[in-house]
Amino acid sequence: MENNAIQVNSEIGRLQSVLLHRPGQEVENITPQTMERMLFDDVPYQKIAAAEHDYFAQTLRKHGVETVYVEQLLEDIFQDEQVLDAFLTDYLREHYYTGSAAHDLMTYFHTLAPADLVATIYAGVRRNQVSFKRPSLHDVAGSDAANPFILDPLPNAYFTRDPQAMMGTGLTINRMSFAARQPESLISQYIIQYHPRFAGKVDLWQGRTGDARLEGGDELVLSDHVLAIGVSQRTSTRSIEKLARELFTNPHSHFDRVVAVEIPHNHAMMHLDTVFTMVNYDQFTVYPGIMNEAGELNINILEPGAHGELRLLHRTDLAATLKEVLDLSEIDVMETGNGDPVVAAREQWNDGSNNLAIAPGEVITYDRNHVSVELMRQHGLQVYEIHSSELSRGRGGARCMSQPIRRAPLAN
Ligand SMILES: NC(=[NH2+])NCCC[C@H](N)C(=O)O
Repeated sequence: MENNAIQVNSEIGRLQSVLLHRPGQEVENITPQTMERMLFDDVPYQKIAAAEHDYFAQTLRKHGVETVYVEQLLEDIFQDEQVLDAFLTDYLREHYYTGSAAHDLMTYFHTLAPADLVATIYAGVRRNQVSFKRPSLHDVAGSDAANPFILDPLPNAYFTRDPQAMMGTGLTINRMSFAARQPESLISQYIIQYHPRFAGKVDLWQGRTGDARLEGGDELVLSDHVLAIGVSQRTSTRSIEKLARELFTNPHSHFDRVVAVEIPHNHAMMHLDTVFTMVNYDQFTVYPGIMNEAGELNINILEPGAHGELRLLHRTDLAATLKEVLDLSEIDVMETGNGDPVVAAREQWNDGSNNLAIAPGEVITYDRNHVSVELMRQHGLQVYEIHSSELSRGRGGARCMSQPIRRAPLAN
């Protein structure tokens, strides 16, 4: 049977289906003390965040995109008691709960109705929600004992782009860099393995076990042959090489080039898509702060070598490299903030470089980055603005909040 549940062969082909997660209680289960560890820069107001997210989802649906909610898929697969128990066992084991403590937590989860159970996995579990027959040492001493949560919330779950990345007919299920996000890709793994929408109908290019860190915000599908992957705070060079080897040899993959783009390793630019997005056949947005004074950065093109090895071609000019790998004679690179360094830094911080193309030349982006919005309009793009007061506090924009499952093929 053909694997056809996923069809993503570009960043820009008309978007048909997308994975989303509506921010729930989890975004209010962070405090000034935990927000740094939770990868947030502020404490969001859930009611407004959810309303803003609903507006984003409506904008997608209005343009014919099917919106699929991860939390719904999770609830669906939990109908099967064995799948539920297997998930909970893995989830608890990854939080170092085994034996009697895991048993008590399992018992607690089983008292919840399916929708509440899913909401609780996202929201986290507080110490006073469960009574342990025998406490574990980490519940009574040390830093874990001081945490009001025995299972942490997943406030980053609305950034559905990161725990997995869909490309071609398959996906990578990612080993996340920080503990705060690791359970998110366990959820992806279970959905892909057990949901009838995906089970047995996708190619798995790379799984989440092993030590190769990779996150979807770094994985861009420039064409049906070329990926760009960020060498970033979250994605290691080893995992890029591992993925390239798989894609170059797996008969189901048609990717034969990976462009590894090194970006600064810091929280404001944690992924390549926070500084660079493709929005049309020949149009891109880029944050100029990723380049040195000479306008250069460290780029390596990976190609299959003659004897199964990887060949590296070093480059320093982003625009020239894009022309080379996409076979374009001219391209239009729009700079976040339109040349003003103060605006550029401010708008990059609020994801002005993180645009989601829903068709060639049609993008969804945050309204607050008004200089970049105006610039894109001047360059002929159709821009759909979405509200962004609360959603932006998590440092991710429209691309981060969406995982394309299907895009229409591009007319060549
Ligand atoms: N694709 C993206 N750029 N995602 C943004 C993720 C932001 C999230 N707070 C994190 O630090 O992980």
